[in-house]
Amino acid sequence: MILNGIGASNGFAIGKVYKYEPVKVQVEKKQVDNIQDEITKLDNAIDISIKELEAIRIKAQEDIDEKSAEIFNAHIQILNDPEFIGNIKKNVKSDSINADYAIKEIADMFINMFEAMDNEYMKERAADIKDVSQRLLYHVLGINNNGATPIKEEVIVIANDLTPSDTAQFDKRYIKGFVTNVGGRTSHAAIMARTLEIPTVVGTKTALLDIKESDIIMVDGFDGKVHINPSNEQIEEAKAKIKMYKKKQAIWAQLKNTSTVTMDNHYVELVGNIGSPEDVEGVNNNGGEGIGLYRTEFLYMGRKNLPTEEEQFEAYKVVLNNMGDKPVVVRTLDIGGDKELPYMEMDKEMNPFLGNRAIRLCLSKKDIFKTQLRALLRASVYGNLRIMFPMIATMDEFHEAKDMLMESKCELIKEGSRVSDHIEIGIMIEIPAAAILADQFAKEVDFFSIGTNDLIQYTFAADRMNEKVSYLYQPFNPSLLRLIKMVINAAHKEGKWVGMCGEMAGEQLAIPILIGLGLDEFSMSATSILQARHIISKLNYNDMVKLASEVLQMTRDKDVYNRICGVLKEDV
Ligand SMILES: C=C(OP(=O)(O)O)C(=O)O
Ligand SMILES: [Mg+2]
Repeated sequence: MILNGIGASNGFAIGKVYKYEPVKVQVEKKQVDNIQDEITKLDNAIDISIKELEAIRIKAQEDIDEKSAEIFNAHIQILNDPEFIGNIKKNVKSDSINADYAIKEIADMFINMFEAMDNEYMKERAADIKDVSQRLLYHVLGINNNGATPIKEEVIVIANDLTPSDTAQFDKRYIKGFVTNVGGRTSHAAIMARTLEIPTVVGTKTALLDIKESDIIMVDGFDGKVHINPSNEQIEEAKAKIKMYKKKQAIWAQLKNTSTVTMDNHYVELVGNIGSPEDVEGVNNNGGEGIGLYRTEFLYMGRKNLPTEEEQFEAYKVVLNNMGDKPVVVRTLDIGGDKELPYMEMDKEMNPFLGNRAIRLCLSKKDIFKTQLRALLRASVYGNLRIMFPMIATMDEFHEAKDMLMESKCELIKEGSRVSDHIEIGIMIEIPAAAILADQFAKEVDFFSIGTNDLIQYTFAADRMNEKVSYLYQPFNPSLLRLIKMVINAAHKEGKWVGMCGEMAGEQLAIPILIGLGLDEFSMSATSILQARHIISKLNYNDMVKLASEVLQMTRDKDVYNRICGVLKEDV
């Protein structure tokens, strides 16, 4: 059986299935009449959990190694620990409260205590208690959940959806592929999968239903297909495709240290998108000429509290240092939409992508924004920093953000800190209002970077996370191309440069049009850079200018798409 979805990260993976189906548990404090009932529930849950852990331990010993099996022994020990369990029981009895609340109370106390210790071993113990208490909670509440089982062997993860925090929490050593029911190519989990080079298919609609735990599956991240129990023939076909892809990669690799020019010497800048300082290596290894988008929000995820100014300063400094004098566009915090922070109170919104997101949230939580701006300014002396504000819709928002930046700069200088005088300040163009007013914005900013993931969702009013409307993700639609053209013309008129950091910039078929429209900078996943450079090296700029003006007059995305297919030669 073959499931069709959207190829979100290139590559093939064959392997066992891990169904990730976390159940969100809400624990509330309740007064109970029958304390003994709660104690019995707790004792039963401990018994079941220990039995489960024994089984996992034996499996880990057989399938993986002794060291992995040890982890589950540690978990069993926690469930036998008189201090841990004794305290839970004590709270149930003394406060006449429900067992689930007491578990959470005591687990949180131990977790916080261990996490605060400056000792890796103790921090791991906090993670163990988190896992065990989650397992215990599920059993006390009678919830059947396997999302709590940590992954300890190589698997392909199947999920309904993956949030960026889900994706971040997996141990990458064991993840061979991702398959989801929902989501599109531009969901943040898909973007993270590309950065991690993990083959991924999203939007299959029925993967969780159709794939069984006992199946072996093959993920084709190129064509967006998932083969359930593939035949030998299908596996051979995949191997041939991988071989072909590797050959192409070897050709592209020859361009690693060259600049990005068309056949007739039109130069553009090819840079990478990153989500963390660790991703810089990938950009450098793939011949990136800089960073065109550092999504700083990932610095705020996978933790319990906001990163301090010092922590942020260190992260930005590492990125700038490792890029030498190459430009680094750091985007200020873009939280909201599909990116939540568990520790930050955010109101439930009907339309989170249209809600309090990115610059809107930063301007409403000024202390958080200020901390980031100060950290960025302090780091600016370590490299070639460009600061970019996301989701700008109005000139007032830009002014307010820039004023705060300038105010922070003055403060820092007064405090005796050094700040670079050569920081370019730009905005993302991802809201149609800003694209339409680009001529005015161009007078005030140093650069634009077009965020097509959002610009497309807002132009077509189509949620980028919803596969039912994914047909409206139309980067080739002349309406979008005209918007892009408007932005580029407006910027060039004021002598400013325009980049693109949405996924469209790295799509092979979009590149010829974008060259023809006059885009100056292309920012993409590190793994797409060399292929893009190869494509550009085969194009003639003047021909692309003609091609772009031709497609701007077309009516449908399909017409443009078909026209472009004829332009790209087989060898790219
Ligand atoms: C690059 C973009 O920002 P993000 O994907 O992080 O929303 C975009 O919207 O195109
Ligand atoms: Mg965006």
